[in-house]
Amino acid sequence: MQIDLIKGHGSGNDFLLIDEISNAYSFTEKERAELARLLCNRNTELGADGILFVMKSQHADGRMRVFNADGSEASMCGNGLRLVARYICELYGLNEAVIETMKANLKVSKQADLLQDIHTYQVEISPVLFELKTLPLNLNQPTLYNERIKELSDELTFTALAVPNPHLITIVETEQLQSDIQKQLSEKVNGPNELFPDGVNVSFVKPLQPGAIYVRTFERGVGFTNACGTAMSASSLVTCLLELNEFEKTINVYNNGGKVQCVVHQIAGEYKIDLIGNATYLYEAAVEINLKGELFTISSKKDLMEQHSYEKLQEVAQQVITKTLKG
Ligand SMILES: N[C@@H](CCC[C@H](N)C(=O)O)C(=O)O
Repeated sequence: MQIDLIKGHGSGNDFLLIDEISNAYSFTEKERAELARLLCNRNTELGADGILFVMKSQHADGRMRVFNADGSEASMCGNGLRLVARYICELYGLNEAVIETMKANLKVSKQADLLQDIHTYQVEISPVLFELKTLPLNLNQPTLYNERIKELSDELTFTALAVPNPHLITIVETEQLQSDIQKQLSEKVNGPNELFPDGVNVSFVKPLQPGAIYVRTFERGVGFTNACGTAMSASSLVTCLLELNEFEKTINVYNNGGKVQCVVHQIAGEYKIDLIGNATYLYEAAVEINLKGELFTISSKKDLMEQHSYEKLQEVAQQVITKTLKG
């Protein structure tokens, strides 16, 4: 089969976007998973954290399905949704749209460029669920809010929430970021284990100053990524609940791929988060794929010349991270 795709990123969390609206592809479920494993493999010429399938929707302007690099399907993807938001808005000439995701129809909108020539989009992160059965997390209690999990660590305290993909968040000191605790703990909860039978995205969060945090995430189905949009949103909410940040105020969220902004809303006892950041295209490519042989070749590739503008934001973000984390 031949597929046209766009490679893009949100905060360096990179995806292959496949348009099933304008192209008459018809993938089976098995093929979607196989495509993700084959094309996202970092040892190939493409490589990515996941695939975004952009589809028609009966109820919204478009629909997103996201597959992790290991072929598993995720219910949500914040950085990926910004890319899909851009794609749908540009396809139909819109400034705002509604995108159907696995568990919710979410509002997205075009925003002023974060920095010159950086395409910027805001996406809604909701619903937010704290019931452990929604992740699922098998503990004998209904929720987990800033508490220890004895099987995981004697020193760290965790909050568990689904937005609606599952997240485990802990606030840490610089030394804990520098140690390999996050890797060990994340591999444990993402391998065969009784606590998190479906795995979980694990974020270490370091408050930098009021209104600014650093987040590093080990993503379920991928491993460490430059950034995870839903994780940064969930982390922002947790810092508001812990009174390290304020509801309704912009939080700058630094990550290894750059920076995004989050605003956490509390409306009638429910939470929702605005995630604002780049939607940068790297290149478009046509790919000839032999799924049975687990092979593909790239028949054409065109650089979309957007990364240079993004690198300026990345430089500034790196300076902040280096100054505040490394002293
Ligand atoms: N990077 C994404 C989240 C992708 C899905 C995640 N790995 C999962 O399995 O839940 C984001 O930006 O939110």
